[in-house]
Amino acid sequence: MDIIRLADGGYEAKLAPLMNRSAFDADIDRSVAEILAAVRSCGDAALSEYASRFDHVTLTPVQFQVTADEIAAAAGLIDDATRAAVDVACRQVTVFSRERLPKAWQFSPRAGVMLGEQFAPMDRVGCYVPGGTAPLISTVVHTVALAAAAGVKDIVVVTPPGKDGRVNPALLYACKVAGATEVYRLGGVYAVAALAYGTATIPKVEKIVGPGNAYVTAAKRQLYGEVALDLVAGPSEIMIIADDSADARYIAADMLSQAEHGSGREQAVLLSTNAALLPAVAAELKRQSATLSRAACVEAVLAKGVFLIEVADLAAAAALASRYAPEHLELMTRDAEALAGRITAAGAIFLGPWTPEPVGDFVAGPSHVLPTGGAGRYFSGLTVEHFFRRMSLVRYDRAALLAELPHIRQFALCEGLDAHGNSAAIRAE
Ligand SMILES: NC(=O)c1ccc[n+]([C@@H]2O[C@H](COP(=O)([O-])OP(=O)(O)OC[C@H]3O[C@@H](n4cnc5c(N)ncnc54)[C@H](O)[C@@H]3O)[C@@H](O)[C@H]2O)c1
Ligand SMILES: N[C@H](CO)Cc1c[nH]c[nH+]1
Ligand SMILES: [Zn+2]
Repeated sequence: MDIIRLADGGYEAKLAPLMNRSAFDADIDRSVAEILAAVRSCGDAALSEYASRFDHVTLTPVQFQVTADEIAAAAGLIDDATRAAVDVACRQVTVFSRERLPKAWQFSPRAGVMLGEQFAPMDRVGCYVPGGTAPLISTVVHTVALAAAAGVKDIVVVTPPGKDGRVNPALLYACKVAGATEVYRLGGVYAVAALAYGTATIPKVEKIVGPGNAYVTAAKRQLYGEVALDLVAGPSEIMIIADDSADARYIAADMLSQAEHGSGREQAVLLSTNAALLPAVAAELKRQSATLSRAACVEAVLAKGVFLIEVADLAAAAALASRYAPEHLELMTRDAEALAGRITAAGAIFLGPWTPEPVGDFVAGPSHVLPTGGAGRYFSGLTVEHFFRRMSLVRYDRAALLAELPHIRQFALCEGLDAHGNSAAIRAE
């Protein structure tokens, strides 16, 4: 956990370990490709084999799907506080999604022409819910509730089973409340493959959404085109920009919140204009991490995924943050709103000292499925719009068609496509 002072020079070299966090890993890609090919050719038999190899459970195909009885019983297996947390998160995520439902629209840009768009929800989507190191109950809410708000008919959840072959009951309760229509106790690459290709027991989906570890993320990348996908949502990241108004205890706590996710590839980065804050945060990270139950996960990230950086000013911090494009960016500065306006790439921005990142993970409203590994420069987080098909609408009247006929003919001529030209010209006869 070195402290990096950019003012001392060697800017690019010092930032390399932070910036070079490409999602590509040749070994992972190779083993993922093998698993995908096996599921494609052997279907359910491959799923049973991989469930045993990676998740240490024996499952026959009839056991893949969690039964309706098991889902119904889940509510009785958890306490009131857990039910309330799931209910509140689901309500608040749904409110946010409904607020931004896409609506059909049209306008007339020139006489005799109407242009617009209409939307229709997808019919069948798959939501990947991580469960390798922790059952991510909230991820059910942050994927399924969006699909439900969009009006998707079949909402399929896949998630790794526990060692006893069961799915966490709170996660099942969340599936019911959020609106999942099928749940499969299958995880990792092989579950994503099943959703993409379909098997005898699991009908293929149109789109796969949701986060996962480096294997799940690589699988999604390789399946692009076979199925629609959302974004690269891999190992969690947090970056915090802090000035001398920030509290070292809060900063360390928030950095650890993402370090504990457990894949070992998480990152937590502090950019501060206040030199004194950096050693104070380093001490707090050590002190607080010792009290956490997932100390081993956190240790791995503290060893190579934590960066404490002194920056010259907030403008430099904003520029560096926008280049890094963190999944989560916290602004613990005096005028957080003004600083937010200078950020051009981040999955989600959390403003002020009373907005710790976990409010976004759990209850705030926008989905916590966000781009990682620098993908925030070209992807944005999951929204309800991801669950719609968008169709453009075009209508010309005769006069408008005749007015543009010369240009249509000219394009057809240039492209050597006579029939294109004729289809417009025939209407002028
Ligand atoms: N970016 C986001 O929006 C977001 C949201 C939530 C979680 N996350 C991240 O998701 C990740 C969840 O990871 P996880 O591991 O806990 O759960 P996971 O469900 O993503 O992965 C577990 C599965 O990985 C597979 N696997 C493990 N080792 C493998 C190997 N050697 N080869 C092939 N497959 C293998 C297994 O099938 C296992 O079931 C964390 O890194 C977390 O930070 C990201
Ligand atoms: N921080 C994760 C997104 O990177 C979401 C999550 C789920 N549960 C806890 N956290
Ligand atoms: Zn989290």
